[in-house]
Amino acid sequence: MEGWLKQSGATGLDDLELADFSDTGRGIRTRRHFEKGEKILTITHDVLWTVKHAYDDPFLGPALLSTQPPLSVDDTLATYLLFVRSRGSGYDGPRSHVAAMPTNYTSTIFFAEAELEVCAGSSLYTTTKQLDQQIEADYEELVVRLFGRDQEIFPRDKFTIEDYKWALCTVWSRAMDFKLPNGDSIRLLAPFADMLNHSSEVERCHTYDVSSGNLYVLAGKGYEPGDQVFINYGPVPNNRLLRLYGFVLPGNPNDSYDLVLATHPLAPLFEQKRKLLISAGLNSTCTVCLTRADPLPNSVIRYLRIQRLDKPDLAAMGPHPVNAAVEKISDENEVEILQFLVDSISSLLDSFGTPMGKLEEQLAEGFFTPGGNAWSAAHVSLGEQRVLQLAKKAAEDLLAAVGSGSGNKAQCAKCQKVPAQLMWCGRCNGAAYCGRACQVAHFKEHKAICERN
Ligand SMILES: C[S@@+](CC[C@H](N)C(=O)[O-])C[C@H]1O[C@@H](n2cnc3c(N)ncnc32)[C@H](O)[C@@H]1O
Repeated sequence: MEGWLKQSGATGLDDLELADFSDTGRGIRTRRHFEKGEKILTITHDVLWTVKHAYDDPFLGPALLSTQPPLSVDDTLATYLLFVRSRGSGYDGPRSHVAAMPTNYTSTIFFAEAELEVCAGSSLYTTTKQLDQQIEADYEELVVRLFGRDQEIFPRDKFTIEDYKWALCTVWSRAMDFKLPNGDSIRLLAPFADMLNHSSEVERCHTYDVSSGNLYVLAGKGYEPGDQVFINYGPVPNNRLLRLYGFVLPGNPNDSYDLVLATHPLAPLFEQKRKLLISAGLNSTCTVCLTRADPLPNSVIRYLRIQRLDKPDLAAMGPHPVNAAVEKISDENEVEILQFLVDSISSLLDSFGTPMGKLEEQLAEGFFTPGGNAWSAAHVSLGEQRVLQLAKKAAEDLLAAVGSGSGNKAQCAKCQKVPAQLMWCGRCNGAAYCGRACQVAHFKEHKAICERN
């Protein structure tokens, strides 16, 4: 693979080598000193795996082009990988890259039932079960739309569902994403650069240069000969790390819980509430990410305020309500939704197969083999339960504030504190803040609603 890359104009390979590390597995080691910020590696445009490269292939491209609507980015890249892997001749360079990729993965879609059960109750557990079904359905569809059409290009025995799952996991765990100046994004696989492991101790140091189409890796910190070189995959929580990359970081500060909020279409006043939810930047079914930094985002409260509206509340709002549920509707509504929230989070916590305390004990006692699937699942469950505990505490505090009367006053839309004086959004007058810092921090969330009002 290195010979092919050098021929294509890659630079930096002579100062780097593949090596096995006890904590991260295979990765890249430096052979010399690097200053932070120094360019370590260039992988040229020609050898990258992108959707465009797949479409430009003289055999695969026409088959992809005739498939309408086009495949998703991940399916295109997965198909491209399987196509190259299946070729008996030609494609020597890309095939040497595929040959260097792992043959199996530890994403949760490959977990045995007993391993997945360790995180029963977590959002990862649910997502994995849904994903299993989704992958099967997607594969069936791909067979009808593409794989089943041309045995020359898609030999059946090289495009099985197991092959498809391998290719998807390859894309999930090795692809890099970049935002382009025009607002589009690009997802690509870069040979050799995809051997770099993740560390949150380095800043993001891999870039895609739009003018050359090349991928660059800079030193995210100073390195001495023999050090492992890292890149940063981003602030990814353990549930996502395990699902996509097959590993976890114990005590991950980015841990989160994906809370699904849904209203049944047959629920009373559904249509009116759906419109209000949309005007508040939400949807009748939406997933809100609860994090350690923000365990109870405003969107959850706003959703529940709307969900709990009754006929008189809706009538009082008039025909064109603006700023739906930015503020509490009434004390009764607020107490109801907060109590409902506390109860719901408690039941979510009760539904975990193994409670937090027990998991902490098991992990401390070495009950799970460190690094194994069950151990990783235990860390995900622990991380999600910790976030839910924080969310429950935040809901209880808000409930207590409403009960004590301080909840009667308008709250800061970001931190939910009730300061002596609030400053209102000058544009829509629909959100109030305790200060400039909260207003700036809330801007991304507020922007969509502000522009609509
Ligand atoms: C982009 S690849 C990196 C190269 C990979 N180790 C290999 O041998 O091909 C991403 C995969 O590396 C592993 N990995 C990356 N960073 C890791 C870390 N900090 N701890 C454990 N495994 C890691 C995971 O298996 C992940 O799916």
